[in-house]
Amino acid sequence: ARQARFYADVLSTKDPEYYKYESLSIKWNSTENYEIIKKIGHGKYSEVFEGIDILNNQKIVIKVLKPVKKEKYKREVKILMNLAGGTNVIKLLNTVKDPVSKTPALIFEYVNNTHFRTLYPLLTDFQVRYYIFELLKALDYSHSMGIMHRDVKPQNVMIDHSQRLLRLIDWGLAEFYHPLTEYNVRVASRYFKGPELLVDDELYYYSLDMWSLGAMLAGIIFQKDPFFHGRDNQDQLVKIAKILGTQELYKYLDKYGLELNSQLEKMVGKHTQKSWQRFITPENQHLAVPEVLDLLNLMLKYDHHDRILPHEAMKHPYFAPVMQMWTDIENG
Ligand SMILES: CN1CCn2c1nc1c(Br)c(Br)c(Br)c(Br)c12
Ligand code: NA
Repeated sequence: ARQARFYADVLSTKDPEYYKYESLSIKWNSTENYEIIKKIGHGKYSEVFEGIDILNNQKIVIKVLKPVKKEKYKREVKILMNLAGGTNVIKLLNTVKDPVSKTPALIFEYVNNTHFRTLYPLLTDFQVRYYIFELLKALDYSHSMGIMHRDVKPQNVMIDHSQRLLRLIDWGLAEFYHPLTEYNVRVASRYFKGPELLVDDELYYYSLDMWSLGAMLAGIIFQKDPFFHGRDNQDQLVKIAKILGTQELYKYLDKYGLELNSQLEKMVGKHTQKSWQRFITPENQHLAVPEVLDLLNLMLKYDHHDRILPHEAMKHPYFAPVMQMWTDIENG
């Protein structure tokens, strides 16, 4: 069982041009309709600005791509185009090039984001359930379109709390899922890397995103940022093993004939599975409810094949109050 349990054959139902991003020829439009207001962030491969579309006076986000080989961003643009309009996926509005600097830039819809380190401590139990449900919708949608995000983390989840609006951004590490294909394990951000990446299991798939979401959820409900706080990629696995135990880790490794190098095996050692109770404090007990502890166990499985799927997770009792809310709204 080395291929995805669900949505494994999505790409075989699509026209090859859907995933053959190398042959994408991006139409670079003019930047004349856009003005930069202020810089709002920067990454390894881009600088991000808040801007304005002077034709409709709408705020936008301008992601100016640092000069890397164009192959680098053809994949991101193709994926953003494929997912445009998808539930809670950031919407790519335009691709532009500055006539002078010839620098390419992506124009996105604007989200009045509140930084997660400010927002998360303010969230009620229901609001955490609501936003995780919204994020599961984005993951189920992208997986249903044959795409894994591969960099799910709080920094890539934009939330406009006044509108209860969530968008998953930064599809720069996203990839098309082809069955039985070996992928680069140097993806995701350290604290959110799944065990499959840390033990060099290249035959991974969509369920990598579910691990990252589980690590993010644990950080929110236990108010521990990040929850699995490794010093480096090897220590990241040690931090996970100290909480989830080593018995299940070695069961996963043995199942797929994977091995840790001797240094890592020594560092990982032997650990029992800890109860989530040890992370509950008077400050976080209102979030660390029994249903979410049950859900965490289903998300944070070492074996990516066994992890709960987004559409299954949405039916978990933890989200019953959110489903009830939507039902009440539909019934008016
Ligand atoms: C670093 N920051 C802060 C806010 N923000 C950042 N990067 C963003 C990107 Br990319 C997009 Br697309 C959107 Br929409 C927003 Br909002 C973004
Ligand atoms: Na983005």
